[in-house]
Formats: sequence, C-alpha cells, structure tokens
Amino acid sequence: MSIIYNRVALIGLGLIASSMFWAMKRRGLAGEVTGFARSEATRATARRIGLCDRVCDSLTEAVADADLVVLAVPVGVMGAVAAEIAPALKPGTTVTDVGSVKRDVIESVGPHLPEDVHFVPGHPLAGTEHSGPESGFAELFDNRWCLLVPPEGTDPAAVARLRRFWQGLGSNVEEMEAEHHDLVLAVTSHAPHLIAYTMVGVADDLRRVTDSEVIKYSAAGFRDFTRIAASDPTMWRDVFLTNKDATLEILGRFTEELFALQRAIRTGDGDHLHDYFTRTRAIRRGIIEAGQDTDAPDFGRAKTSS
Ligand SMILES: NC(=O)C1=CN([C@@H]2O[C@H](COP(=O)(O)OP(=O)(O)OC[C@H]3O[C@@H](n4cnc5c(N)ncnc54)[C@H](O)[C@@H]3O)[C@@H](O)[C@H]2O)C=CC1
Ligand SMILES: O=C(O)C(=O)Cc1ccc(O)cc1
Repeated sequence: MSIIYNRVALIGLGLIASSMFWAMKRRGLAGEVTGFARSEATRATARRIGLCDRVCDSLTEAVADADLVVLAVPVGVMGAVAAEIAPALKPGTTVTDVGSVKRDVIESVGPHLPEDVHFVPGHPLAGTEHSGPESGFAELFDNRWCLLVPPEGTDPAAVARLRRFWQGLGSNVEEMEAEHHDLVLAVTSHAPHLIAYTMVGVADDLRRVTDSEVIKYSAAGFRDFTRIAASDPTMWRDVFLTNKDATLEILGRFTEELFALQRAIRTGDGDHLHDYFTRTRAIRRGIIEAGQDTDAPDFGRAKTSS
C-alpha cells in the first residue's frame, strides 16, 4: 500500500493512537508520524519504545505541517485540544478523532476549527480493556468496522481519503449520522459496559464472597464482566457524561425489562422466563449465522471487506 497522508499527527498516545501508529507502519500509509501526549512520562515511554517517528513536547509542534491530525484523547477533552491546535493547523488539513461518542465531539470540536480545515469524525469499533502507549498493536483494526461521521457539507474527497486510510489500517468503513451512531453504540457498547461495571461492583459489595470465592469460582460470564470493568475509568466516565441521552434511554428500557424478569422470578412465571430466553437465544444464533461468533476472540469483527 502507498502513502495516503504525508504527515500524520497523533494526539494522545494511548491504545488507539499507538495501534494506529503500528498499523500505519505495517502498511506504509504515512510519511512521517508525529505524536504528542500530555504527560512527560507518556512521551518518554513513547520515545523509548519507538512509538512515532518524532515525539513532540507541544501540541502545536506536533500538528504543524500535518496533513492528518488524529485526536485520540478521552472524549471529554477533545474540545479543549481542538481549541489549542486550531491556530497551528495547515490549510487543507484533515482533522479526525477516534472518540466513542460522536454528537458531543462534533459539537465541542467543530466550532474551534478554521474554515479551511476538513473535519471528519470517526470511531474504530475496536479496542481492549488496556490503555496507554504500550498497549497498542498493529492488528487491532483488522476486519473491524470503522464508522465515519462527517457533518453535512464535509468535502467528499476528504472523507474518501480518510476512508482509504482506515481501510489501509485494516478496517471496513461505513458512514453514519451522529445521533444514530450514539444510539447504536449506547446499545452495543456503552450500556453493556455500565452493566459490567455494576455487576463487578455488586460482587465487590458482597465482601463475604469476594475475598476469595468470586475469583476462585468465577464462571465465564463474570470473568467477561471483570475484563470489561477493568477498562480505563477516565475514558468511560467521559463516554457516559457525553452520551448521556442515548445511554439513559437504553438504561431506562433495560431497567423495565429487568423489573419484568424480576417479577417473573418472584411469581414463578416460568413461561415468561422461557419465552424471553428463547428470544435472546435466537438473536445470538442470528449473530453466529451472520458470521460473528461471539465465542471467537474476534467477536465483533466485520464479516465483509469493502
Ligand atoms: N479503548 C478502547 O477500547 C477504545 C477507545 N476509543 C476512544 O479512543 C480515544 C482514546 O482512547 P484510548 O486510546 O483507549 O485511551 P488511552 O487512555 O489509552 O490514551 C489516551 C491518551 O490521551 C492522553 N491525554 C489525556 N488527556 C489529554 C489531553 N488533555 N491532552 C493531550 N493528551 C491527553 C493520555 O495521556 C493518553 O496518552 C477515546 O476517546 C476513546 O473513547 C475508541 C475505540 C475503542
Ligand atoms: O474491549 C471491549 O470489549 C470493547 O468493547 C472495546 C471498545 C471500547 C470502546 C469503543 O468505543 C469501541 C470498542
């Protein structure tokens, strides 16, 4: 594959940015990659492990001359970072982000960017519970979806170029409208994370079982919850605070269903439980038939390549 952007700037050197760097190098998608992270310690680690061609000590130095700027910081600070880099952006540059929430990021970043810059928000549907500059790996985006959420009126050529870039990183790309993105992600990612955090918190509250038995006897379901509940607290705090409406909508529905199941258990309504579990089993089987086996470590990978 050939170079798609001559100079790429990665802002925030964590799981996603470091994975992007290694994936860019694997396929030769960028000429020079600069990087910036807020903390001196992260910049030192990045230099030590060879993450980025040049690690910069200021945001403005990192973005100067960049053809693509990637905001890979927690969603709650995207706006502040955009305000700081705006005066240093080269005309014609594309600014993108990888945030898990889209409407809030568009509203907080968009107004800071100059007219002569293309803003193409994005979201790779790929990650792990790990964070930081040493957690990334080149294969993270392979056969995963990456959703692009260009605001109305965005230059189609800038969108097409970013699409090719994400395809080069290994992803299958689709475009989506921001509100829809936030609702879909609230169902598929944000609410499930909150439920996992809650379940692990509940187990922790029951001190008498947590001391040893929760660990010793933990079955696959609870282990999956603990993996998810080990995700970065700052990132997830920001996701819930910025995708508030969609998450609350889904949690409202979740609570109603949970109450109905709770009542069925209390009243001994086995038919209700059986019907419900039959319906959910069919959903799971549909996912497997669609080629997305949840038992496989690559659950959630996109089936088709485009
Ligand atoms: N972790 C995951 O599984 C996924 C995360 N995302 C999104 O990607 C973004 C980055 O997430 P990760 O790479 O996982 O996070 P991370 O925690 O691994 O890295 C974030 C980086 O941003 C830096 N940072 C924080 N505040 C900053 C600031 N004000 N200025 C400059 N740098 C700052 C941190 O020091 C760190 O280097 C988030 O918006 C998240 O919602 C998207 C898909 C998956
Ligand atoms: O590790 C997991 O199970 C994930 O769900 C990863 C993930 C986290 C956040 C995103 O916005 C996208 C993917």
